Amino acid sequence: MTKHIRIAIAGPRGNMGTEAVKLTDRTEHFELCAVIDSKNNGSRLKDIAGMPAVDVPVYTDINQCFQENTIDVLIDLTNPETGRKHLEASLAHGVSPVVGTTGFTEADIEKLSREAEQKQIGVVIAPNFAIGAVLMMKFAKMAAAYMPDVEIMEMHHDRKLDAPSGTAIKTAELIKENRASRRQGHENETESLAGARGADIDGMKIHSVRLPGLVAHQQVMFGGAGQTLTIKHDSINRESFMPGVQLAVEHVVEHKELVYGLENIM
Ligand SMILES: NC(=O)C1=CN([C@@H]2O[C@H](COP(=O)(O)OP(=O)(O)OC[C@H]3O[C@@H](n4cnc5c(N)ncnc54)[C@H](O)[C@@H]3O)[C@@H](O)[C@H]2O)C=CC1
Ligand SMILES: O=C(O)C1=N[C@H](C(=O)O)C[C@H](O)C1
Repeated sequence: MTKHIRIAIAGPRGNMGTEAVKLTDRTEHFELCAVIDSKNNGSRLKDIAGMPAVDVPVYTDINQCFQENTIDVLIDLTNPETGRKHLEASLAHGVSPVVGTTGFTEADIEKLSREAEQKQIGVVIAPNFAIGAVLMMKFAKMAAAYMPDVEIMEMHHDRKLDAPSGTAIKTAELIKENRASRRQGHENETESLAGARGADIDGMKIHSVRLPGLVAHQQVMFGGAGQTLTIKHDSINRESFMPGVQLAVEHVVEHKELVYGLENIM
């Protein structure tokens, strides 16, 4: 029998949060019990303009939400500052977090991993829930063993707060596991305009584009003598992320450690 999972969503009015509310509404074994918003404390979600007709309480204080409701999983889709507070509250209340929020540091993830292990609570942090994006990262990791010169171009909507994207950072981390550290480009190259060559992770350059009209896109471009290889993924809407969110929620209630990256549970 499929396990019934009681869920709270933080950031329900956001691009991703709204899709996550719809996911919980249409998934039989998911029950949305409450949402955590930056405002609207004490209202019902269905009474907020533009929200699906789902009748659950709205809290601005996550601790109060956890005290007044029995929650198995928190889905956090906010920003790193809020996400850090929500993770802390979740672990304190024995609630398993599924975190799509990007912008956490390596140090944040290491600290959370230790806490999850100590408390024996499942946590999933996934910089990208789109299955195609995870495949792009996996293929890029494979290619790096044969074509180690690589640059990453990530392109997003202009309301995105963090740069580079969580996906670009995770891609670089995976590539790093599969190639020797190297400095790319000309050994004497200079920038006459700061930032012209992009950000740098282990010699890999990352370029961030922000434009209205875009959703979430990334190209990983490899170069070798006389050839290039480009691996590209496009999310054309936020529904693309929901099968991954569902997978993470179903995984997190069955495990007792932190997983960073959907590729580890697919
Ligand atoms: N892992 C993945 O596959 C994906 C991750 N993201 C990440 O998810 C996060 C959210 O993205 P979007 O939905 O596009 O952003 P958004 O700006 O549309 O939504 C963020 C929501 O968080 C809410 N919020 C802010 N402070 C809050 C607080 N203290 N308590 C409760 N809610 C609060 C805001 O009111 C807003 O509704 C970002 O970090 C983004 O990078 C976005 C898309 C896919
Ligand atoms: O903010 C977004 O939109 C996205 N954020 C994630 C990231 O930073 O990688 C995932 C996806 O790219 C969409």
